[in-house]
Amino acid sequence: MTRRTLIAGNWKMNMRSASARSLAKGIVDAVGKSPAVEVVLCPPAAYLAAVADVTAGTPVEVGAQNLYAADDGAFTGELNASMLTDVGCRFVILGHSERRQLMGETDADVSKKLHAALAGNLVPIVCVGETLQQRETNETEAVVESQIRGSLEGLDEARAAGIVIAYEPVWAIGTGKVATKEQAEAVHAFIRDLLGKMFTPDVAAQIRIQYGGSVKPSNASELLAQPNIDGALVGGASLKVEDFAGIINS
Ligand SMILES: O=C[C@H](O)COP(=O)(O)O
Repeated sequence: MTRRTLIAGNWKMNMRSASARSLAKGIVDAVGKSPAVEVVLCPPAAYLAAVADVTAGTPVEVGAQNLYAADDGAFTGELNASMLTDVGCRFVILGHSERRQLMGETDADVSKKLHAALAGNLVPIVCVGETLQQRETNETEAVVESQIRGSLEGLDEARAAGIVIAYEPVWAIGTGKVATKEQAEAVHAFIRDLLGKMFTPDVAAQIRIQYGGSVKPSNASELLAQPNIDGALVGGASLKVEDFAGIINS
């Protein structure tokens, strides 16, 4: 089963309209017309339309960092899947550890968002990962399994193949402490095996599993060479054309 490598840049809460356009333009130029990998930019919601304007007609795609799982209505400050596709999104990041920790998002919340994303024709990138304390107490697999089972609650086989999982150990996010290729591959293989039990081995073989956490041009190629690592969800290094292009080309 060939899974196309997916490199996504999570800009988090950074950039302004001019710098967002300029970064997107730089990446579009660096990627060219037929990149070997799939490239997605996930700017803050305020700049989704501007970035989609720059990437229109190019292979670079756009993703949001969150959505609200409801149709139009009285939900002040929120954006639903239909609005995101309307401004050019194809992907949406769900359950990022920053949202789980800072906004109290639960697996049940992520599951609702997952179903809303799929119903709205968005590809969900579902984030999971353990804290340092959980790793040190050998809870990594139990935590990741619980997050995946909870976040994918109610997902059927037919739709499962189209989702993306991002394994992001919390201790590696923005810390410069990248998981070794062996540590990352071990968890990715565990996730693939788990997905095989939840769905079927054939479906599990189609699901892309990204690694995230201090990915840089210098460590991307060894991570991406692992059999179960199908891409990267990149934070800090997605904010500079040179760094992000270095990861894309690695
Ligand atoms: O979504 C991206 C991750 O949180 C990784 O961030 P980072 O590359 O800055 O460690």
